[in-house]
Amino acid sequence: MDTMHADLLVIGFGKGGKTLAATMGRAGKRVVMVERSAQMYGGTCINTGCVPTKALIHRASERPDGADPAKWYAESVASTAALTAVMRGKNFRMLDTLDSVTVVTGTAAFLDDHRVEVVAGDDRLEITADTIVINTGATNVIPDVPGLRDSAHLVTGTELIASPEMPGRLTVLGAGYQGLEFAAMLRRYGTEVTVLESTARILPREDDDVARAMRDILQDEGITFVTSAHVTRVEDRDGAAVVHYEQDGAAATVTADAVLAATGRAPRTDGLRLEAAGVRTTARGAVEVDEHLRTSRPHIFALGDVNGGPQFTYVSLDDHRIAADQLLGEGRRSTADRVAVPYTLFTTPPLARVGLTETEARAAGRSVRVAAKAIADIMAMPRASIVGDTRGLMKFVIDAETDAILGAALLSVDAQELVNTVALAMRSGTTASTLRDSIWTHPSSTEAFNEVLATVVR
Ligand SMILES: Cc1cc2nc3c(=O)[nH]c(=O)nc-3n(C[C@H](O)[C@H](O)[C@H](O)COP(=O)(O)OP(=O)(O)OC[C@H]3O[C@@H](n4cnc5c(N)ncnc54)[C@H](O)[C@@H]3O)c2cc1C
Ligand SMILES: NC(=O)c1ccc[n+]([C@@H]2O[C@H](COP(=O)([O-])OP(=O)(O)OC[C@H]3O[C@@H](n4cnc5c(N)ncnc54)[C@H](O)[C@@H]3O)[C@@H](O)[C@H]2O)c1
Repeated sequence: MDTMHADLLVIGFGKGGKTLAATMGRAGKRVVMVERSAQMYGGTCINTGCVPTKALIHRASERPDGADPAKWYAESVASTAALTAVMRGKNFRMLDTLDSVTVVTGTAAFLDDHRVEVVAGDDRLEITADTIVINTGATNVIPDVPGLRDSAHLVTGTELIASPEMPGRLTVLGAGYQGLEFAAMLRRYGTEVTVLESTARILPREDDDVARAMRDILQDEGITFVTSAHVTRVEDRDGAAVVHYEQDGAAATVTADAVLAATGRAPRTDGLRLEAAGVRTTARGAVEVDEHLRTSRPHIFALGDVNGGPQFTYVSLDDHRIAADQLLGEGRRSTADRVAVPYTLFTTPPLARVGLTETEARAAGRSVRVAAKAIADIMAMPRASIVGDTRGLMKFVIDAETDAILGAALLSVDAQELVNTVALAMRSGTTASTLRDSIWTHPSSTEAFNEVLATVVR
């Protein structure tokens, strides 16, 4: 077996790991990056996650008049694959062009707490390292429904976006991030979409009025929602999947060409042999880390989805800042520093959120004022009419005593950009009144803040 030594060994080409590898490589450290697949250089986000899904969502609304939906879908899948190939190449070169960094393609597993074995076909390589970073991401959970795993029609998002064939009928299990984004996107291409959600309503963590506004928009686009759905079994029949479910005790079925499992993503630790390194996992299967992202073996870090934190690319990126500060800096940065981390669900229009919901703020005993307005009623936001989408609402949750912004839900065109301004305001202690009375460009979406924040509705 060949052997190598590194100052830093990174397992998994994810956002946090690759950024840390580049930072450490530029600082002159000997770095080895191990990635199991050449198709995954750059990780989930650019290859199978954020980038391809958002590219497909964007193109769904761009279909030229009269174009055949299935043909447009196949073209969109092909152009998205071309885009991810370019990004994959750039990601590979970002590391490969650094003299002190080596990219190894193969699957890594621990031999002990300083030694890792990498297997690629018949080839085996042993790497010893002073510091090791686990950045192996997460995998889609397939719910334990009889017949589902054996169905020829079961797909994950990764498989769905790789196939040029647009499903005529799609059943989505789960109305979370993946479920709603894929449902909204495929409906726009022309697919008949049914979403089965096990809880009582979609977006169970959001306020009722926000979840209802989202459901109304997606239902108007033609998506069927079944909430409180208990999926009991799946059977393949006549070239399709028949999904059996119960709602309020009544049995029903929906027939689909594809059944998408969008019921969560679990940290990927299988095959890593963490026990050989003495690295502990949590009850939920994540690699256990402290606030500096060190595992139970302090020279081994875990970054990104695998450590059980919020599953977003920018959180993995921030994980890299914490690890870099431990390895090269003053060691002060920690996960406790994170305030007002925003997130966006990329439906059309998108729903962006930051901070507390109204329900959470009231449950926490805060004295709350709410400012909210439907986009169609906001006079000071002509941008929505200019781009032709006046659906949705903006809602701010404000501390009645201090005027601090506690949270916001922005279901609106440009929400994925707007939310970053609100998050910055929250982090810097900028009050709701300051945001209300600020000068914003025109015609923009941000100027809606002038009007929405002037309206304390209850
Ligand atoms: C469909 C979809 C859409 C998403 N959209 C968004 C979005 O819009 N915005 C957002 O912020 N987040 C989004 N996410 C979440 C985001 O993609 C993840 O949070 C992020 O990519 C996690 O990055 P990571 O650093 O944890 O590792 P990953 O990017 O997941 O990388 C892990 C890498 O490790 C490799 N690996 C695994 N095991 C081994 C091993 N034993 N040996 C060697 N290599 C191994 C894998 O092949 C993979 O390349 C989306 C996710 C999905 C699935
Ligand atoms: N735009 C983004 O930032 C983006 C996009 C996609 C994914 N992601 C990340 O990936 C993570 C995983 O996404 P996800 O949508 O798979 O998970 P999720 O946790 O967001 O949603 C899963 C949904 O499935 C439901 N569910 C669970 N079991 C079910 C069953 N048997 N039948 C029906 N419904 C069931 C849950 O109640 C929940 O509503 C997200 O939490 C997010 O962090 C982010």
